[in-house]
Order: sequence, then structure tokens, then C-alpha cells
Amino acid sequence: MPTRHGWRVTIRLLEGQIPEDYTKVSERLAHSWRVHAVRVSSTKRGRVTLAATIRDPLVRIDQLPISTELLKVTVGRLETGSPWVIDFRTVPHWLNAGATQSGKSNLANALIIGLSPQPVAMVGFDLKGGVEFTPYEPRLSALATSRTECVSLLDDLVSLMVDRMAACRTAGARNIWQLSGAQRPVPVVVLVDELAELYLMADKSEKDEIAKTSTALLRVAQLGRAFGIYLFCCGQRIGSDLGPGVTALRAQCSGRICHRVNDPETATMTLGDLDPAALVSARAIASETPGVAIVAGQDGQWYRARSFYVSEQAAEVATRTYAGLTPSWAEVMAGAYCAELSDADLAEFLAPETAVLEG
Ligand SMILES: Nc1ncnc2c1ncn2[C@@H]1O[C@H](COP(=O)(O)OP(=O)(O)OP(=O)(O)O)[C@@H](O)[C@H]1O
Repeated sequence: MPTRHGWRVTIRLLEGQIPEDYTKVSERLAHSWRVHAVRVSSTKRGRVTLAATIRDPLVRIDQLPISTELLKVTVGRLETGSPWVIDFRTVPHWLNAGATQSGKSNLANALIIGLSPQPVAMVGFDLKGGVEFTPYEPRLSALATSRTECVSLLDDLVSLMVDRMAACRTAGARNIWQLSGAQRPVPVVVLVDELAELYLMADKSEKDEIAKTSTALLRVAQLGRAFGIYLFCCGQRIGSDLGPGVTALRAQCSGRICHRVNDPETATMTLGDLDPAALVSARAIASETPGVAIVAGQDGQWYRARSFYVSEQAAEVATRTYAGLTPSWAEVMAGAYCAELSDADLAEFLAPETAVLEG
């Protein structure tokens, strides 16, 4: 079957064969077929599909499309030519790993642009002194840039979750999406820049605060999904040496994105429980292609993907353009409601705003 970037062939397995027999030789197949890559998948027992891509389709990716569905943002393109979508309602928590200059912030920018016109609250944790997120403050409901602020913001998030839990229990709902529109609280997307900074101890006096941060973040990850609190955590290094909190947090983040990394441990921590070929592919990402990443999530498969190029200026413009949609943190804590919108209504709601941005 010809595809947009190559072809696909489905093969019936012989007695005793398994898909891994093909995965093991996919690199050899790519060389003998003289193509960029061969990916193996198996969606039906007894069959494997080999997808060949002739040339790397991720060489140049631009033009971020407008996102019109609630909590869903198209951030780039997969190697298959399909859109790369981050949908918090399907996969609530994400780890975004990558060495310096690998494209982590670019991806966060794409996400911020996509979420800015939506009726959601965004909050930032930026222990790099706020240099990454301060420019986006007009669209952030809260921003923590010091350890004390992080502890206090996480405390707020935990108590927000507890309030929402009580509201759901009273209404007999399992999650906020089962509440009626007028009762449904605004979804909160939590953006963390440099996860390691939250766990690293400069001196012993920080021990208690770090322990509190770690516990609160883990609670948000464990229970946030049902109560409309979603995580997007970026980090250069995600290793078990940062403490048990990181390993536990990782287990809660089913969305995994691994850009080019410097140490194999970060790749293993990010993608370790996937197919070993994903790790090999992550290690092969070249520094000349920032934004290329191995992505796992929505459908349980892994893909090579690249984010759309998004300048910091474009993200700043979006955050200023939609500053009027930012609920204050006090409003969110007081139970600000998500406008009574279905996804279809939301698409309509976004249309005029979209025209402004395009104009
Ligand atoms: N998808 C992409 N396409 C083209 N260029 C990109 C892409 N993603 C990132 N870049 C470029 O690569 C460079 C590094 O990107 P970015 O700042 O996002 O990396 P980073 O991982 O956040 O680095 P740091 O940890 O140092 O902040 C930037 O100049 C950016 O413009």
C-alpha cells in the first residue's frame, strides 16, 4: 500500500514467529530497501505491518494549526505524516525530556499557543528564576519562581483538588466532566519547567520543602485527571537519583516525550517501558534537528515526531492576545466555572478569535 511518505506492507506471520523477529531486523530492512526507516507494528494477532518511510518527513515542519477542541493541541507532525496531538483528556500527564537546545521549550510554546484561546487556566512552575515562563504571565493564572512559592502553589493545587473531589461526591459524579456545565470547574494545566530543579537540594534547610513539593506533585498526578488538573513536566534530566518522588511521578505520567538527551538514563527513564527500538531511535536524534522527539501516549505506540517551530515571540503574542481569558488564581481557587461549552460550541467560540490571531 503506498502511503504519503513511502509504503506499508502487511505480512502473515509463519508458525512460531513473533513481531519482535521483524523489529530486530527493521534496521537491516531499511538498509536493504534503501529507505529512511522501517517501523514494525502488529495490531492483529498473526500479522505484522512494516511501514517504510523513504525520506525523513520531519526535516521541515512549520505552521502551527489552530487548536479548536478543549484541552487538545496539535503540536507537530508524526513521522507517519499524521498530526502529533497532545490531548489532555485522553492522556492527562506528560513528561517532556530533552538536553539543552533539544526543543523542549519550543514544544511548551506550541502548547501554550494552542491552549491560550481555550477556556482553561494555566499555571507555571519555573525554578530557573522565572526566565522561561515570565514572558507568558499575561495568560498564566499563577506562576511560582521560588521554592517557597512552589510549595504554596502546590498546596493550593492539592486543596483545589480536594474541593473538586467534594463537589463531585456531592453531585454523585466520578469526575468533573460528569458535572453539569454550570458546575464544571475550569480545567487547570500545570506547566513545569525543569523538573529536576524541584527536587535538587542546595542545602539541608530545603529538605522539608522538597519533600512537601514531591508529595504534593505526586498527589496531583495521582488524582488530578478526574478533577481537571493536568501536568506537563519538562526536564533535561529525569533520573532516579533525583529521589523516589521522581520515579513515582514518572509512573503516573503516561504521556512520554523524549527529545535528544545527553545521558542514556534519561532516555530509559522517559521511554524505558516501551519497545527497546524506541530507545535506540531516541539515542539517534541528531543535534541538528531540534524539536525531533520520540513520543508515546495516546494509542500505546511510539512514534518519531517533530514539533512545529514556534518562536518565543509568537507565544508571547498569543498570551497577550488572550490575556482577557485568564482567570485570576483567586477565581480558580474560589471555584471559577468552565463556561458552559460543549466541544462543538467551543469550536464556534474560537472561530472569531482565530481570525484575530491569523489577521
Ligand atoms: N521543531 C523545531 N523546528 C525547528 N527549530 C526548532 C524546533 N524546536 C526547537 N527549535 C530550535 O532549537 C533551539 C533550541 O530549542 P529550545 O529552546 O526549545 O530548546 P530547549 O530544549 O528548551 O533548550 P534549553 O533547555 O536550553 O532551554 C531554538 O533555537 C529553537 O528555535
